[in-house]
Amino acid sequence: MAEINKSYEKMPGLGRALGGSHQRFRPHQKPRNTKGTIRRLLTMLLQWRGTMLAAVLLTTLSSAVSITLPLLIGRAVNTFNIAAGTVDTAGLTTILLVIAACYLTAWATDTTNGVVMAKVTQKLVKAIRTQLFAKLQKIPLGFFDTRAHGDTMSRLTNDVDNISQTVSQATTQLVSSCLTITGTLVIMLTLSPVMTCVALVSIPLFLLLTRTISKRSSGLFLEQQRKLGALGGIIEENIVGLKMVKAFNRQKNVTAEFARVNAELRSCSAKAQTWAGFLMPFMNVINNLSFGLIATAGGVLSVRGMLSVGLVVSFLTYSRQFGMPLNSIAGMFANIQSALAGAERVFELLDEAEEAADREDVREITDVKGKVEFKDVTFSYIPGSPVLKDVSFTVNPGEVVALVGETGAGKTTIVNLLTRFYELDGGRILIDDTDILDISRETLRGCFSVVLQETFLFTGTIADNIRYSRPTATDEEVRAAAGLAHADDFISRLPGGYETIVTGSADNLSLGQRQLIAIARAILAEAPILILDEATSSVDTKTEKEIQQALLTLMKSHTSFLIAHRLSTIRDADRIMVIGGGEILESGTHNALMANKGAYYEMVMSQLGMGGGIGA
Ligand SMILES: Nc1ncnc2c1ncn2[C@@H]1O[C@H](COP(=O)(O)OP(=O)(O)OP(=O)(O)O)[C@@H](O)[C@H]1O
Repeated sequence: MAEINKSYEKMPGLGRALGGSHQRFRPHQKPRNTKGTIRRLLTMLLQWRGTMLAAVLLTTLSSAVSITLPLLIGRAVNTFNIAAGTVDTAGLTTILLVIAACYLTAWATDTTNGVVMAKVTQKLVKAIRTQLFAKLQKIPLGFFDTRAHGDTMSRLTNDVDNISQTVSQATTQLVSSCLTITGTLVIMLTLSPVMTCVALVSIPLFLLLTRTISKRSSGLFLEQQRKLGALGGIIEENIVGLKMVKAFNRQKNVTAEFARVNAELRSCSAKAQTWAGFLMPFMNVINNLSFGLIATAGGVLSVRGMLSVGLVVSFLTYSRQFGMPLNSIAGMFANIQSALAGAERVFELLDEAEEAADREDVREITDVKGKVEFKDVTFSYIPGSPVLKDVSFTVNPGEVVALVGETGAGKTTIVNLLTRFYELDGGRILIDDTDILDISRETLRGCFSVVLQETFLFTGTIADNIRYSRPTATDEEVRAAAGLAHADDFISRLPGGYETIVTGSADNLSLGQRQLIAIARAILAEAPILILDEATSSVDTKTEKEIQQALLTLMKSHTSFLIAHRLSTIRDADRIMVIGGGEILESGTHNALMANKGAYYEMVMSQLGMGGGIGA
């Protein structure tokens, strides 16, 4: 278990393996690409170029005001003639009014800018979330086999939040810093090129420092976001698997595991923050040293009569102003890095390969009869380990075919391929003589009423869950479907009836009841091919038989695939196919296969031995 726990981050989907699903190990380490990430964020922001332009103009105005203010303050001081003991009152008043107007303008522009940027940022975040969610719908199912849902959720929540918190602040700040630096530099050069060179001595130091620190901390921030994702995975899996945790008394272990990843998160967050935090104090030291250097150089130059004392003082003020934006960038450094790490994880998900698009000449198939043909189908989840090898069979419209075989034989895989949840390695699958690759995915999936092994109910009412397969169905149709699925009785007895709210885990219903709702949902779909994958495994045998009878009558003119371990439930199928070793071992009616005394006979006998009551 310790080994299992340690692999949460390496194989984030492991929790599902504990629940019985099958996983593929695919670590998703990618080189960090800060420049590319910034470029992509900016490209996205440029969707709102008009608003961004307004924000830049407002920032320019605000920066211009802040660059001008020291000059005005200097002028205000000059209205005092200290030697003569006089004040130019009119001049002072004008300048003070202009200064007040400048402050007012700065306030108005900054406030408006804040509002504008908040709107753009939220639009950006909404766009990213929408793209991410849409992407989730297009990513092949195999992607989710290898990742913890918590990590994917963390990308949609924590990472996106991280971007939103920083983008609005940082973009304005960066633009304003660039403008202030440029403006101040121009004024400084005008005042004294020599002194400007002295002031710029600190810049290479600043760049070196930022580069060194960013090299250290950016990796740590990415790690921090990954650990946050891993922690999300643990939380999600432990909530879903809470009963297992309690049943096997693993509370201490999972708490210890949580504490371990939490401690790792704390450690790398602390390291990342510490490294990022070094920048600000270092910057202060560099700025103060630079200030001292400017003062010394200015003093020397003024003693030699090359510069007036007043100019040195102005210069010192501007050199402070020059350092300020650098300091503010240093102050935001940690946030920016953390947001970039989040953005990188978001883009990583957005860049995941999507399900192969439908071919251009795909067809919409209507009026499906239900003929299903597998022709030399080969498939593997993991390259090199084929699950199905050259499997061929034909099922005629209206035929009821049962797929049986040992656990892990490949029965569900046949369903997965038929519904095109996964793509074939070789061979073809045809429905009504048309290759499924030539059928649009939407109409293809509309061909099936599927009840999968893992019943999933969405948060909502029972009626909504049944109606999920056909949203336009009336209440009567929903009830009729529930009636056929033998679900109407228990639903009607619930205090809330069809309006009872169920959740994803639907713990307020028994497993069998959930299966009945799923069957009602499949019946309501009224699709031409019915697939029941262990659909009634949690229902009592009597009800199971009744449901099957009802379904088979309903589906009389259509094709049905039944997968069941309880062989008693499939003996009336038109054909039973035994899957094993990636192949179809035998195929025929119950009686024919029993007479054959092959794999099916063995299975029946072993179930009889266990009291399966199949009635050979
Ligand atoms: N998503 C997956 N990734 C990797 N391997 C998988 C995946 N799903 C199934 N497999 C593997 O493919 C094989 C066939 O699995 P499948 O689910 O089709 O078996 P099954 O016959 O339906 O079993 P069961 O009776 O337990 O439902 C198994 O060996 C399984 O480990």
